[in-house]
Amino acid sequence: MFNSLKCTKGSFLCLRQITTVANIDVTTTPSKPFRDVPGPRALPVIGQLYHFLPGGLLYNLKGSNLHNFLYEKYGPVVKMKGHFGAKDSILLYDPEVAIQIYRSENSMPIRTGFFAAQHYKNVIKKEKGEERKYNGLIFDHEEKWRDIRTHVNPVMMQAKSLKPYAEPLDEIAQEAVARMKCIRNENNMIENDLLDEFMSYVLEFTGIIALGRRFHAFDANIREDSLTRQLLRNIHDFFELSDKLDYQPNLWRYYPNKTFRSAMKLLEDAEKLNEKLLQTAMEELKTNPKPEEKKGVLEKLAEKNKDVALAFTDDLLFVGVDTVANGIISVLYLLANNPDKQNKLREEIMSKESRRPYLRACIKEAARMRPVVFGNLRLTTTEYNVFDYEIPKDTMVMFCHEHMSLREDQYPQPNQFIPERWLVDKDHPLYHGNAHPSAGLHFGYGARGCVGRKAAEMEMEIFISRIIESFRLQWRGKQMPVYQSVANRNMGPYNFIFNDV
Ligand code: HEM
Repeated sequence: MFNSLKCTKGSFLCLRQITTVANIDVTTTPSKPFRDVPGPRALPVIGQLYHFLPGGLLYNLKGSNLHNFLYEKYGPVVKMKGHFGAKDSILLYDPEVAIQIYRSENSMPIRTGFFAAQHYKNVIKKEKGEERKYNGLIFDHEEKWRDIRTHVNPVMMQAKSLKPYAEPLDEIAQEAVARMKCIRNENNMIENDLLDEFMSYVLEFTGIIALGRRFHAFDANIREDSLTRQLLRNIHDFFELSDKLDYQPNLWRYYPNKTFRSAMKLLEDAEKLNEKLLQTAMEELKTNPKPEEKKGVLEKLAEKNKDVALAFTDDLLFVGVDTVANGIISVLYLLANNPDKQNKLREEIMSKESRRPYLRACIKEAARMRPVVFGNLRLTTTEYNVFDYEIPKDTMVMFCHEHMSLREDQYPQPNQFIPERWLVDKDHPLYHGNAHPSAGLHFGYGARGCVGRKAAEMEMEIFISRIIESFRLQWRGKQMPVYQSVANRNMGPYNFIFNDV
């Protein structure tokens, strides 16, 4: 039985039709096998790697440029062969087919990724007899994932559960701005690595939401061997090692090389540290009980189910800090390069109105242009007929939302920062609702969508408001590059000028 997702004309060249008329016909069997899905030619073991060498088809193509090339050359469905033991994957550039697959997945969709970390949690720990009941939302699947999600959704996905944190977060934002003023040089630029700097502010936000406590992450006197510094190092190293092992070609599936061993050590240390963090918080809570509204989400979870709380500590720290810090930098960068939009936003913030639609529109527009993650992954739980090609069950499909949301057929003037498109009426040519609803799913989709979305949006809104109220941002020099990996990373030099308002 196949889920058939195809253009009625049966050709992937009729793109406009594909995005509007693709349909599901579960009775149709595809006429073309998986091996015929178009994509760069592959060799045994090394897959398509040789195309990236000098003179190769994909040489020097990275990030968006690579995806533009693949889409133009092969169409909306492209096969990439796995190298060095990794699975083959499908890149999908069609929003209608994407939504059809998302919707056809069962009630427990599987999102793969973080393969080396999954290996540590599910293989190495099992061999040592140290397996935990739960590993976390980003590592667990099926029933285990559902158990955690059932507990976590009510504390993370409802705006009212997060509301009590707004005031303490705003205090942190004001302290962060004060620090930014202090560390500016004579040209009003910040010479520290801005991503690291912002990660320390976001860790502070996370401390409040997770445990109702401060980590003092940007306290000038904090010691290098402190728990806070170790947490920051772990978050940083987790992404760096995941990039090397999961994103770059690496032979770890054949033998445990040095990078792999470092990653396993990092995961072991991080688990111990996170466990200690939660343990200490729970002991403090016993001796000094807090009112419900002052408790962090981990404390609330731990009172109901300690195993879930422990697993979610890893989630919060591994994917809740770097993502928000990168998201904030993207918004600031686009505002610095669009002073008229920045002024308009400042007017809204200075008006002290509690509703800030323009701020929200700026954040959405930045997510469209410079999303924190390039796309969403699923391991299919059934087989599909996609444009008449067979896509078997257990295939890795990457829904390339960054590419979709930067396409002219979805958002007119896609490379212009136009927050207004999120605010104008239906009859306006820039109206965002003219794009396919799945073109810009930058927080994912459905049951497996980002559980931290509300927290992330709250942190971003509060911090960006304080920054725009305090600084007139400028950008000097070349564009800020993005490094595409397990998550997108804004790369330095961070040539912001933070002039006082
Ligand atoms: C701007 C910030 C963020 C962005 C753009 C973002 C984006 C995403 C995306 C695209 C996914 C995959 C969704 C899917 O596969 O359908 C995801 C999953 C997840 N995110 Fe976020 N995220 C952000 C911040 C956060 C924060 C602050 C937290 C923690 C509080 C968090 C925790 C998670 C978790 C635990 C998952 C896995 C959910 C599951 O599998 O059930 N994220 N996020």
